[in-house]
Amino acid sequence: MELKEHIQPHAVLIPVPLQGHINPFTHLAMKLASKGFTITFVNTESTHQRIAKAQSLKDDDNPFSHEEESGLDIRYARISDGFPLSFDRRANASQFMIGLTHVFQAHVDDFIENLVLSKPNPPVSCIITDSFHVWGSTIAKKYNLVNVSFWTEPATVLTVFYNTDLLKRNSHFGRHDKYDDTISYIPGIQAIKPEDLPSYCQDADPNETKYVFKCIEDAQKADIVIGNTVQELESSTILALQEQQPFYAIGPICPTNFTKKTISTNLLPATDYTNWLNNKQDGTVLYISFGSLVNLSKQDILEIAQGILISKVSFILVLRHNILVSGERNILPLGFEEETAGRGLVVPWCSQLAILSHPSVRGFLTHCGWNSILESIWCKVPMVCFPVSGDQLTNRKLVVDDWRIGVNLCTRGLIRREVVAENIGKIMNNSDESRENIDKTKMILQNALSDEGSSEKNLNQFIQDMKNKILQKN
Ligand SMILES: O=c1ccn([C@@H]2O[C@H](COP(=O)(O)OP(=O)(O)O[C@H]3O[C@H](CO)[C@@H](O)[C@H](O)[C@H]3O)[C@@H](O)[C@H]2O)c(=O)[nH]1
Repeated sequence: MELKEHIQPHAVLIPVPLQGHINPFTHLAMKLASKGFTITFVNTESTHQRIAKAQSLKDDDNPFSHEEESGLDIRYARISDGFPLSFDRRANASQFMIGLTHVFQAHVDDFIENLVLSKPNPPVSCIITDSFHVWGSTIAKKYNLVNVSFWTEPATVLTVFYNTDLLKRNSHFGRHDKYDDTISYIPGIQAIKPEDLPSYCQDADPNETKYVFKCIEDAQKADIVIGNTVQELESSTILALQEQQPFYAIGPICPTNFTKKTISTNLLPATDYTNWLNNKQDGTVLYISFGSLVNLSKQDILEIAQGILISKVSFILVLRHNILVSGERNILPLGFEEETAGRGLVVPWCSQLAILSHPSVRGFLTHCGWNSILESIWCKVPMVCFPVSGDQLTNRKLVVDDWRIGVNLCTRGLIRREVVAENIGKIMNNSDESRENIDKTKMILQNALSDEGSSEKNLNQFIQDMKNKILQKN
């Protein structure tokens, strides 16, 4: 009989092909490999081509080669997402989403079948899919694999999704006229306002909403869910989730040691701005970025830019070339770059962690993507919150109302330049409690990762649980 201790798990990891998902998946791969797992990491061919182009890799280079050399068993594979490489996935997002629902699964199925037939050593025992895929349970069942779902957002958001029936019963789902209510009936969530629910519970695009809830339905069938969060940050919510399904908080899953060279997962070329930052005084620079995905309106960008001008702060502003749906690039107020020359930089992409961890950076105006929030806490940089969609609305509540490590720019209304300047001032001039609180919150994250910390213990517990499940399947 095989003993649990002798099992060497081989997990296939498949992220959603978006920057905010590839990043935590990559670091999860390294975490698990350093615990003795064999990992097969699967990128779509299109993602691989973008990474290779952004980082001047050769087509057949393995982005994990440095990790492999240091003894981690991380194998790398590329599969088609079902669309030709020339297809513009971003401009045709709805079509792409339909493809991810119906066609991608066939490519994954084909890949796993061939992998299993090739009899790798050790044999594949588990699949860790992004909770934003719709097919994890089907594939796991077909190949008798342990089905692990990786949730890349806070536990609070998953809990809300798991309780949409309650929201519907109380007429708080979709468009309604009860925005003044406080919702206090979701298990594990003491109180949340309707406007702080993820946009998929409010007024998001119906096709996107349908996709998200199809994913959630599938995630509920997983043997185990692992979350990029920390027990102490969301303890009551996590306890409530654990009543429904094995859930392990193992975060933060992001680079935490900046002295060590780490794998780059950028899909866009990232210039290093350290020299520019070195010429700025400590604690004087505001970093502004809206992540890799959301679109903003031209009006919002103009008001934010005007707010920056009024505040007179030094800054790095990331404006992706596709930040507007129209793709228009000439979007800053006339004379903005001349007026801010020397004190400001506008860039299309950067290495965010290199900026956040620089001593000159004091504040982060963010769209509240979950990775950005964790990275900002890790670097002890308080936030000015400008959530746009999805989980970001709920993430803002956690940052501003619950943990008090940031201020609000606005809650999905029109933003005004004076309010932008005022809130930048609060964060940059230390005139609120967020600096003190973020030091404490960073400690929570750091402790969680220590040998006796909750995330380390949860990770070990997850591995034991998984090995038991592998044994049961053999
Ligand atoms: O110039 C930049 C801007 C961003 N980043 C990195 O890109 C990632 C962005 O992730 P995130 O902050 O989570 O934002 P999104 O790209 O918008 O992520 C999507 O995925 C997240 C995780 O599921 C969700 O929380 C978000 O709402 C969703 O939009 C982070 O690791 C950043 O460090 C860079 O390296 N350079």
